Amino acid sequence: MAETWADLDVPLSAPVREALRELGFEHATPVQLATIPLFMSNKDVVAEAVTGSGKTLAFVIPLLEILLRREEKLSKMQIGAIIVTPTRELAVQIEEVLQHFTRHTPQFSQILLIGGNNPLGDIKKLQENGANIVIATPGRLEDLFTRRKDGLDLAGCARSLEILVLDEADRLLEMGFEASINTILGYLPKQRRTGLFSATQTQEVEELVRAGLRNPVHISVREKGQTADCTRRTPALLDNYYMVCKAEDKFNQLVAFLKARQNEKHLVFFSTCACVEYFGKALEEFLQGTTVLLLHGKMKRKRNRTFATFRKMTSGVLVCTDVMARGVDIPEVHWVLQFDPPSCAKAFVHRCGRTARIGHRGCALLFLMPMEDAYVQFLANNQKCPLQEMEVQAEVPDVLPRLRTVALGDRAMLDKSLRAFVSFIQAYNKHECNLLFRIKDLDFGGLARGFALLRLPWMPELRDRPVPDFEPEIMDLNTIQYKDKHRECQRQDQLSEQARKEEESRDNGGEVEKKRDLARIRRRNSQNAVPWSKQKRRRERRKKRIAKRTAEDMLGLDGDADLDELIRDTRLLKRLKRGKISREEFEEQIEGDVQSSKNSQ
Ligand SMILES: Nc1ncnc2c1ncn2[C@@H]1O[C@H](COP(=O)(O)OP(=O)(O)OP(=O)(O)O)[C@@H](O)[C@H]1O
Repeated sequence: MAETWADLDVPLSAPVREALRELGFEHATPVQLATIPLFMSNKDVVAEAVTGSGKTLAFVIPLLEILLRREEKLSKMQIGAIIVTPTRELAVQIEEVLQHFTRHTPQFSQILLIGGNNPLGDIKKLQENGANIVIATPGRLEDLFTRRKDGLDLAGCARSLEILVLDEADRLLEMGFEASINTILGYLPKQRRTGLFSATQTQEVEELVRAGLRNPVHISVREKGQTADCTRRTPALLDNYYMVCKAEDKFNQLVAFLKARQNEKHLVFFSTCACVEYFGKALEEFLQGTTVLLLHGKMKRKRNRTFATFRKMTSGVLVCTDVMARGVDIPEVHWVLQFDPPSCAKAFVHRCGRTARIGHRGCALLFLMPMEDAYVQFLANNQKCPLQEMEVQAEVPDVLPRLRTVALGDRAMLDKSLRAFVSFIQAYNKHECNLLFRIKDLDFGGLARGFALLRLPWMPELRDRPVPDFEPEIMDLNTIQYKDKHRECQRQDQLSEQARKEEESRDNGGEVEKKRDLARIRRRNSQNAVPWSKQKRRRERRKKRIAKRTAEDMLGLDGDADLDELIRDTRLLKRLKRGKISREEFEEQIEGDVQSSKNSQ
């Protein structure tokens, strides 16, 4: 019989029990049963349990119980607890879960400190309302701790801190967040309880020590039905598949797969933001009648709204990057599709874990190219993630010609396809398992066809690499216009400016040629007037001037007397060539210039 909250070794307070009743959570999950008593009894905990197993309440409940049990009540400006999590979406989600509880504990105020809005707004809120419980992303929290001006002393507020929670701790302790986390930890009192939570927990002792844990209790909750020796890192109710298909077939397979399941809800992971932008737009084209949403880390305003919208949908597709891989709790995701393998094996576990949560069934499918199939064994060994093979779908329609037509009709799609391809190759190069995912093994022609490219992009990885089996469009791609009239006008202006500059540089090239003519004319005319040594010095001076001028031209600096001289000489030569002035007049004026430039030196 599943354990009820009353079976916990420690009694829960009335407000917490009331909140659980409202949520309809009659039973505690295993990780909650294991963690809550320990965290409440002054222990530092390192908790690991599969995705979707209730880790959020495993720290929210003890956090509140500890604050409720304080002898000295927290004043408005005293921070009693801080929860740090890697992404805004996760912080928003945790704040919402916490609100279910703090509406029953009005004595505690909470605040969300995340990027994407003006930090001065956060400072104002903190100064006016204070905060007893902070939910934050690392960058913004670090910023607010380190700010001295603006009259905020967050470190002072945190002197009363009792609990620090690092959610998705292994991610927070990885490179990329290390500096922010170290800075934040430097501002916190050592006397506190610290809890680390993740489905792929760090076991590195030095990382635990760095996070300030003193003899922590390790909690590792295995999936039901798994014998002790056979650990499994994904939920028991997750059916996990992989499909091996050629680079040029992957998108066709994805479209056919989604078309066959349009009344369900799916997440589709890509490796880069540019791929999300491109293939997300492409899926909109082919999945008529299905809502396709895009979400990635480079989005500014729409990110929160898109996340909130998708959570409420009962069917549709969210095309995303790994910003959605960890922690986000989206009800009823039927399939998690990984169009590209993640950059690291742990991300694989988290991506799959967006489905099959808290006792629901779910399915995941990883697309692999033939030369990537060793990844299946790697996942089984390294991440304890056994995968079943799914055959490629037979006779799927080839949508790539239509995708190329979309790019032929809108330059924005052409740009997206090239950016997506370049970003994919660059991301591929940085894969953690670079022994399994090697650039040199990539079928560039098949990939280019699979991206429905009209031409190959200019990029270093292709510089000395022929791609004979890719047929570029045999048209001038410059004739492809943006559908967006404003953008097309801008492009036309840039093209005209570019043409003018090319004309000018051709003239300038002619200028240098003309200049040489001038020098020859001068030398001939003044052959006996200037001794050879002087001629040589003049040549040296002229070389230096042209070299200096070229540098300034390259630097785009305004011209100086020499440049003016070159321009004047050019004009004179043009007038000579057009017969506007005689050779004598020309040479007089040129000589005059030489004379005047000599005077000015
Ligand atoms: N005791 C419970 N009874 C029923 N449902 C619960 C219980 N605890 C949590 N849940 C629900 O289970 C879902 C998953 O919870 P949560 O997001 O905390 O999982 P998690 O372990 O943090 O997952 P991840 O590793 O992906 O972050 C949520 O929808 C949550 O509301």
